[in-house]
Amino acid sequence: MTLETISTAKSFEGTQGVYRHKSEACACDMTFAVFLPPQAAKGPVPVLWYLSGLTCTHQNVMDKGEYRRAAAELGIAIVCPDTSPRGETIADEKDNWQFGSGAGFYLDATQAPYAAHYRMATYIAEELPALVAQNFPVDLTRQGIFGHSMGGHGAITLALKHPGRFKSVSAFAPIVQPSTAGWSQPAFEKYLGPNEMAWRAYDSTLLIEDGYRVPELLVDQGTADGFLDDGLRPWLLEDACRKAGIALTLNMRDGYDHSYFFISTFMADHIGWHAERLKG
Ligand SMILES: N[C@@H](CCC(=O)N[C@@H](CS)C(=O)NCC(=O)O)C(=O)O
Repeated sequence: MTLETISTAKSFEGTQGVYRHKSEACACDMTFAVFLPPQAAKGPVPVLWYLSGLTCTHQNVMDKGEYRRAAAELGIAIVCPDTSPRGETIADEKDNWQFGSGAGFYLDATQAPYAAHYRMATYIAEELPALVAQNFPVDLTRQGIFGHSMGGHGAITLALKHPGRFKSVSAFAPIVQPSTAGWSQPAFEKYLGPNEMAWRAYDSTLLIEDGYRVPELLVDQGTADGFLDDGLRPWLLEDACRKAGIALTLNMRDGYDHSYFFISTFMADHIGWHAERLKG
């Protein structure tokens, strides 16, 4: 698996890089960002995966997430993947920001024509970790995962489905029940087909209902988030976690919206929370 370096820049004594590779899972070129803290010069460091939301590439959080100071201080690598396969020949709905390009929903599509490329679950869980481990000084026995909105959904579902892999999981404004939310249910139907049983495998609250567990979960959610009531609905996660005995810390942040102004405000809190759980 060869990796092409698109850019590197020194930042907070570490290195912010952007890389491209040919993905087998998604059958196209994929781009991702890696921040290596200064501690990586001395040996493998823990790694935190950040999954972005709808319409994003690897770049939104890299430009606006403000994660580097905390990651450098705490000695954690941050990997920021793209949110979908991309390319002129890849099935897409160009005018629909909730489906196709930028909206891979961290699942493996089963329906034609999407199944050929939209395989973000395998990409994030299998292919990218192997590639990152091969090319960067990271310690895969110390992994955490977090994300925003669609990426919060991705982080929580991946942590639930890979017990033991991630020592910590958190989210900013996650889509907690994508199989019923207006902005994700149509995508689930197109990617996974009309049988709603197949959707459960990619729905945090339903996975918890089906017995999947993480020991604990940190969620931050802005009260002025325009997507709160019909898209995000953290109370559904609260209910599922209470019934399952999962220790959920849900911080409702007064007046914050859905944007990177919100995410960047609480980014260092989340990285610190992960760092506590990723200690050697
Ligand atoms: N494009 C949508 C908004 C989509 C949106 O808010 N996306 C979030 C993730 S769900 C995001 O991070 N956008 C990119 C950014 O803010 O840089 C709209 O116009 O309403």
